[in-house]
Amino acid sequence: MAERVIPLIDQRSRPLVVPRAAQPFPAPGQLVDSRGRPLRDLRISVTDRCNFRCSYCMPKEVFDKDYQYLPHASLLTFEEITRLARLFVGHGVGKLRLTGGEPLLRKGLETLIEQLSALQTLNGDPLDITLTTNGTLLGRKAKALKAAGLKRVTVSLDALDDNVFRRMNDVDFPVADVLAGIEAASAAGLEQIKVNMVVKRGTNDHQILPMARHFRGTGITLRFIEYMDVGATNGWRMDEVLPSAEVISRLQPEFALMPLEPTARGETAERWGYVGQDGKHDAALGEIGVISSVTHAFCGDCNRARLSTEGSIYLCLFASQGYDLRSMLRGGASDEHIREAIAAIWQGRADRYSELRASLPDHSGPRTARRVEMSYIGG
Ligand SMILES: Nc1nc2c(ncn2[C@@H]2O[C@H](COP(=O)(O)OP(=O)(O)OP(=O)(O)O)[C@@H](O)[C@H]2O)c(=O)[nH]1
Ligand SMILES: C[S@@+](CC[C@H](N)C(=O)[O-])C[C@H]1O[C@@H](n2cnc3c(N)ncnc32)[C@H](O)[C@@H]1O
Ligand code: SF4
Ligand code: SF4
Repeated sequence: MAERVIPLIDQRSRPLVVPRAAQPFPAPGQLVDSRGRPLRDLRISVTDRCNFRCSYCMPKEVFDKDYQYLPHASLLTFEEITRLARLFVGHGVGKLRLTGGEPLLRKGLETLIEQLSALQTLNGDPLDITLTTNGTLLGRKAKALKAAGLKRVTVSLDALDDNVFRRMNDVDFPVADVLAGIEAASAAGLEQIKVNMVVKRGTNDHQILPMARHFRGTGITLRFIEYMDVGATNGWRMDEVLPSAEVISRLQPEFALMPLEPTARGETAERWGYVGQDGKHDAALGEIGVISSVTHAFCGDCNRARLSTEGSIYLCLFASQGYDLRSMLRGGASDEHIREAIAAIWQGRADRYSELRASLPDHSGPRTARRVEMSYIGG
């Protein structure tokens, strides 16, 4: 098996060695960008609103003072989202992720999921419809979401301790209620539940082990995300990034872990399995993931486009500009015309922000115009 070694920023940590995916990339006939990357994944921001104020995403000082939420009329309607999603699926997209902002704040989201579930992929495989949420409304909505056709869910949770949670998310909400939301998702039959934990050195990194202990053996995959410099407001500093290699080296003394094969090209997380008594991966104990956008950029495999709340397409999480499809929709453009526009936009794509950042000595990121906020284009 071919292997790649993750370069380290923090030399105190051990190198990670993870297997390389074997699947062909791209498939023959697939729409590709200027770097040969296929379009597979569409992330749809259904609202720019959120009931949290995570310090790394929508810091209160900025979002409660300066930011104007979008007026309802400028949001894409469910019919407009579904029409665009159908055209993207026609270009080879097989995965739709609903996100935001907090997607469960968008009224009637189940109706959108029902409409999206009726779409047919090019190769006849079922469309993978998934959702990223902070979990606060999941307890109430999980059953209806599943019934509407949602397949999977990812819940963000940065700590088990209420005080640490408040420091990360700047909200008074009990962790127990997010955990209850996760349980409701599981009871409703949502599959492959994942938990995303953004790690900020000095704020919640001491929660890495308690989180791993909590989710080990539950069937839920916990993923540690390196804190990123997305948007223009979160005051990102490299010294608050805890490299994934260090996450693994903090877990290793307590848990034996082994690298696992990726399930698909373009996967953001590197997978690590808990090792059982026989020295092999014990599926009952499950796995964890690390998402190393800062210390090990994965732009080379990036197959994701983002549809903003207002209907613009963004080609990178760190983009400053999008391509306005809403005016085409509302201006009466035909499907064929929009399909061609999407193809031209994707074919011209050359983005690789995280790779460029990694090549700069201070990891300060390439100088660009003001970057769009993550809540607007969807995380
Ligand atoms: N730099 C960068 N980070 C990303 C990108 N996509 C996702 N991420 C980060 O990875 C996190 C996890 O994304 P998810 O949507 O939960 O995971 P995923 O790997 O895309 O989806 P599945 O594995 O299919 O569940 C996001 O919240 C971001 O922080 C990307 O294209 N670029
Ligand atoms: C923008 S949120 C939108 C969905 C939903 N509100 C939630 O929090 O799950 C999507 C994901 O982006 C992640 N995220 C936001 N800001 C980030 C940052 N600066 N670095 C890394 N991940 C970030 C969040 O932790 C979350 O898992
Ligand atoms: S990460 Fe999600 S929950 Fe936190 S502020 Fe951003 S959109 Fe809201
Ligand atoms: S930085 Fe941009 S190009 Fe690189 S993986 Fe993230 S979204 Fe894709």
